[in-house]
Amino acid sequence: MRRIGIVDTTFARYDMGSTAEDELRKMGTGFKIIRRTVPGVKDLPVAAKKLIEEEGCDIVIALGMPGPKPIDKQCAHEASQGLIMAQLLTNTHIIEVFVHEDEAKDEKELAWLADRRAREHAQNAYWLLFKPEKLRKMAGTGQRQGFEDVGPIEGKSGMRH
Ligand SMILES: Cc1nc2c(=O)[nH]c(=O)nc-2n(C[C@H](O)[C@H](O)[C@H](O)CO)c1C
Repeated sequence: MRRIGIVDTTFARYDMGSTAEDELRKMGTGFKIIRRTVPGVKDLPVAAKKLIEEEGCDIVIALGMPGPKPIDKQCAHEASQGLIMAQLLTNTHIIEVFVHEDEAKDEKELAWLADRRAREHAQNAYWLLFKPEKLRKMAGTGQRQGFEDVGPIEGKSGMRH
């Protein structure tokens, strides 16, 4: 049975891990979910790598909420680099789901955004693992996770493959 890892943080102000788990369970069956929680975003890379190498996860969803201060942004950037490194070291996708606290105008919108982004990236992870052709069909369509999709722009060729 395929295994999907979910790792989230206690720093986050919304339970994005449980949201991602709920969305995955709506998507289908035939996989096992393995959950871990770490203090903050910089702790996500090693937790994700351990989920892949020690728990046999085929894909991992890593969720975190960088705060609004410059030091938080720096931490988030460092965490991102760690997540990319962990992906390259393990040859396995780790879907980074970061919701920056200052992306939303108030707490209500932040909760809505965290929920939507966690769900839409859980769908991406499911499709990457089980239905890659679904993503292939969505190539170049301006998808966004959380806020509205921006849609495609017209090109010279008008080709769609
Ligand atoms: C400054 C800071 N900002 C954030 C943040 O915005 N979001 C977050 O999830 N974690 C933050 N942390 C904590 C670090 O990611 C990490 O948990 C600690 O440095 C312990 O390794 C720190 C230290």
